[in-house]
Amino acid sequence: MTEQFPLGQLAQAAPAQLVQWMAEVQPLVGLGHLPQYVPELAQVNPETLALAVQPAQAKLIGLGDVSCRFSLMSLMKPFLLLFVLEEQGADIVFDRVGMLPSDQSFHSLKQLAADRGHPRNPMLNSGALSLVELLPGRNGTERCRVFCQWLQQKSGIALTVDQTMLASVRELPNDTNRALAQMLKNAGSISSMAKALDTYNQICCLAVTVSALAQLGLLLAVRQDCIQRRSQRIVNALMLTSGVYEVSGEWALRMGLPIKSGVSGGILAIVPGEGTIALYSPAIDDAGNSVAGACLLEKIIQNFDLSLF
Ligand SMILES: NC(=O)CC[C@H](N)C(=O)O
Repeated sequence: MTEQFPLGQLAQAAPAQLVQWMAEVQPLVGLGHLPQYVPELAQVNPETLALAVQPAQAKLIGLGDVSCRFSLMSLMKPFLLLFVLEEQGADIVFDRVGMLPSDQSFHSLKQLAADRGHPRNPMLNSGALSLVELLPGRNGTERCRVFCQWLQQKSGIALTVDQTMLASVRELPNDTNRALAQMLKNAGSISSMAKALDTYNQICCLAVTVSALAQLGLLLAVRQDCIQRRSQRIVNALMLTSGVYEVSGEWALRMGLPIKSGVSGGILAIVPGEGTIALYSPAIDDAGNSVAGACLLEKIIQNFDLSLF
């Protein structure tokens, strides 16, 4: 007899329940703001909501605006961390970045200054800017290609850079990320600012749908022959403690799952041993997390008792 997991039960109960919860959060869709520092992100339709539930043992369920493509932005960070843990090992990774939560925003200069140029954790922009230097390749394009090939080999999901988004990111240089890179360079944490920023930007602009994101998340959610258990544990722990920045502690209580968000409005929740939930709704709150996405995720977690604690 196959074991019945809660997320599998959810799959059976869907779509009726999920449709109902999506309708309940509809008044929140569009509440919040669109990031203005990337012109292309400022122009998306805020009135969208998409959900994908990927149980490990059953078919993916997609609801809402599932064909919407969005950039990973910070959702790339858990996968970047997984790559470098697998390819370089934890000692090298934690030589470059810390593992402590931060009560500051994802691009806080104050935090990096307080930490003397040693990023507090890999879920912050500073942490990712430091870790991209561990990707092999002579430039951002090569490093991004290596990263995509690795992800495809491990997950079967092929990602490509959204060139329009990348052009938009480059069009309006991000002074905060530049200042973070400068601080990292001054501290000897990175060797090339330009290469680190370019790699970071390209990987942030990898495009997904909620379904692709949910499928990618399985790399972290269930045992994989091709990925070490220890690497999965480290990434999940850091998502739980730091995945949604300064509100990670609050979300750990509310949601009780490893979760990562991105300023594009995507959210990925890992239900360890069972599967993943991915959401997309582009309007975000002050911490950079999708407003409607968070509310829908909380309803699903509570109603299906998916919290780990
Ligand atoms: N929180 C995020 O998604 C941040 C990623 C975004 N590319 C930035 O650098 O600001």
